Formats: sequence, structure tokens, C-alpha cells
Amino acid sequence: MTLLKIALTKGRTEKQVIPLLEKSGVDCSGLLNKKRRLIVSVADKYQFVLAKGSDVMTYLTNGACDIGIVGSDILEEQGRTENQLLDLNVGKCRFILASTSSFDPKEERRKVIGTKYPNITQRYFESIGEDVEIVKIEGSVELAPLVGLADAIVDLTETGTTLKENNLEIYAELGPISTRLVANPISLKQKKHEIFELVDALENVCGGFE
Ligand SMILES: Nc1ncnc2c1ncn2[C@@H]1O[C@H](COP(=O)(O)OP(=O)(O)OP(=O)(O)O)[C@@H](O)[C@H]1O
Ligand SMILES: O=P(O)(O)OC[C@H]1O[C@H](OP(=O)(O)OP(=O)(O)O)[C@H](O)[C@@H]1O
Repeated sequence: MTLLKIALTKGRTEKQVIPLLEKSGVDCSGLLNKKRRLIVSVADKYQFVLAKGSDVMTYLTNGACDIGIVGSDILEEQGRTENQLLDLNVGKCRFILASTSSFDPKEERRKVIGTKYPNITQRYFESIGEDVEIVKIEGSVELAPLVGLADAIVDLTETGTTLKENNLEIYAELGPISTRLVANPISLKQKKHEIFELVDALENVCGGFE
């Protein structure tokens, strides 16, 4: 049987995708009991490679995996939005510009923006004709305007709890995000049947692109 190698973003994405796989008929007990294992075979058909989100597309472009499951935030940041087969409609959140209540977006000086997403931030400010300085931060981005590291941040929000609990306000909406299934184009030719069997099964439970 042909094995489908799937680079799955570990952590939050993995937790949201496992129930979808189960609903589509894939027995995920191996994944649920994986402990610290990073490669898990499931149903003799799939080999899940548990990767960091920002590395998922590297496994695809280098031919190490056939399929990737990753947030559209990462695809947009990396400029790798092609070859998406399915919107899994989980991991839903939004890109926002946020800061403290004293932030004035109209103030005419070169602002400092803290973010994990420098390319998206650059594109957004270019689109509104503003030149900003971008400071790359790897996590807990909400800290930046609170400690004076940045005037504002571009980050993700889902429930709004993190912003609220840190007294931050939304100044602009930059677009929606969700988890996507992406194919390696070479695998799509070589393993077309296996890939579409999985895509069709998942599409029935997640709806696909709207
Ligand atoms: N608050 C959120 N609500 C819903 N989806 C989110 C949220 N935060 C992130 N995501 C989505 O889930 C993906 C993985 O997020 P996660 O927080 O696990 O990654 P991470 O910040 O890189 O974590 P780590 O550094 O611990 O690996 C993101 O790329 C994004 O698509
Ligand atoms: O609107 P909410 O539901 O509160 O979610 C938003 C938070 O979730 C993500 O952080 P994550 O938990 O991934 O931690 P991180 O700061 O280490 O990236 C994101 O960067 C926000 O901080």
C-alpha cells in the first residue's frame, strides 16, 4: 500500500485536526498516544510527521512529505499560498493591529511594530502607504506595546481574551486565518488517488473552501 506522508503542525493545529480525521473515518489512536514520538503511522496508510508550523512547507518543497497541514497565517507570511486543496475550517482566528488605548494610528512619525509576521506587517503598512520599523518577536507578542518595545503589534486573535486581559485594543483588521491542507505538486501527480481519498473524506466533515 502507498504510504501518504503528512507534515502536521504539532500542538494547537494537531489537536484541532485529530477530531476531523477521526470523524472522516481515520483511527487516530496512534496519534493520540504518540507521547514524544515525532513520526506516527496510522491505519497502514498515513505517516504523520509532527512538525513546527513554520517548517511544514519545507518538508513539502524538499519532497520529504506529500501533504502539509498548516495555518494560512504561515502560508501567507512565507508567500507559499499555492497548492492548497482544502480549508479545514479549524484554527480560525484573525490578523489584527493592536495596541494600548493611548496609541494614535494617525500620528505622523515612523512607528515601531512588533510581530511574529514581518512580511504580512510590511505588506499591510505598504498597502496603506505607511513606512514602519518592524521588530520580529517569537511569542507573547502582546508584551511589546506594554513594555515600550513597540508602538503597536500585528498578531492573531481568536476569542479576544489575551488582548482584553492585557488592556489592548484592536485598531485594524488584517484578514481571517484558518488551517489549510496543502499538497506537494509532485506527490499530487504520483499519489493522486491516495491524496484525493483523504481530501474527499475530510471535505465531507469540514466543508472545504466556502
Ligand atoms: N488563538 C488562536 N486561535 C486559533 N488559532 C490559532 C490561535 N493562535 C494560533 N492559531 C493557529 O494555529 C497555528 C499554530 O499555533 P500555535 O500557537 O500552536 O503555534 P506557535 O505559536 O508556533 O506555537 P509554538 O511556538 O508553541 O510551536 C497558527 O499558525 C495559527 O494558524
Ligand atoms: O484571542 P485569544 O483567543 O486570546 O488568542 C490569541 C492568542 O493566541 C496566540 O498565542 P499563543 O497561544 O499561540 O501563544 P504565543 O503568544 O506564544 O504565540 C496569539 O498569538 C495570541 O496571543
